Amino acid sequence: MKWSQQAWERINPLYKKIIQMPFNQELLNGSLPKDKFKFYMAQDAYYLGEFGKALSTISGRLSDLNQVLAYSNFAAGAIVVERALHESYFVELGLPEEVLPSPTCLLYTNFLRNQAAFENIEVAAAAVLPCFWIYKEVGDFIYEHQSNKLNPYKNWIDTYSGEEFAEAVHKAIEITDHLAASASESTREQMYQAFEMASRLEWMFWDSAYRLEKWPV
Ligand SMILES: Cc1ncc(CN)c(N)n1
Repeated sequence: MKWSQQAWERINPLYKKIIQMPFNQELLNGSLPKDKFKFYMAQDAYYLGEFGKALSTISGRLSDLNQVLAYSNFAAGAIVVERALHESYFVELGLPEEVLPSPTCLLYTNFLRNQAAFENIEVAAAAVLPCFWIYKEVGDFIYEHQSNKLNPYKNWIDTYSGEEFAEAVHKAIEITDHLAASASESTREQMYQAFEMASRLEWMFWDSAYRLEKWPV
C-alpha cells in the first residue's frame, strides 16, 4: 500500500469530523456569518505567507530538480493564487486591521516552518501535505453537496474544488509517496505522525476561526 493511502486512512476519522464542523457546514450552505469568514481570511492570509516560506524551504532542501521546481511552484501558488482569492474577499468584506496571528494560527505556522527547516525532508513533505490534501477533499465535498447557487463563498469553494488546485495536490501526494518509498520504517512512521499533527492543526484552524479566537492576555 502506498504511504499516502495509509496516511489518509489514519486521518480519515478526523477528516470526517472536519467536514461536519459548523464552519464548513455553514460555508457549504452559505450561512457562515461574515465576521467569522473575515476573521478566517485574515488569519489565512498570515498562514499562507508562512506556508509559502515553508514550501520554499522544502524546495531548497530537495535534490531532484523536478521536485525543487514543484515545491517552488507550490510556494508561488500559495502566495499568488490563494492571496488573490483573499484580496477579492477583502474588497467585499473590508480589509482587516493589523493582523496578529491567533494562538492556533501561530502554533500551526510555527509547526510547519519548524518541520520544513529541521526535520528529514521526507517528514517535512509529509507535514505540509494535509494543507493540500484536506483542502482539496473539503473543497470537493462542499462543491458536491452545495445547493445554494448564490453562496457568497462560491469563489472559495471553486478555488479548492478546481482543476488547478487538484493538479498541485496530486503532484504533492506523488512526490511525498516517492520520498516515502525509499525511507526507512522509522522515518515513514515519523512521516505519519507529522501528517496527523498537521491534520489536527487544520481542524483547530477552522475551530479557532469559528470561535474568533483571541489571545487570553
Ligand atoms: C489553514 C489552511 N490550510 C490549507 C490551506 C490551503 N493551502 C489554506 N488556505 N489554509
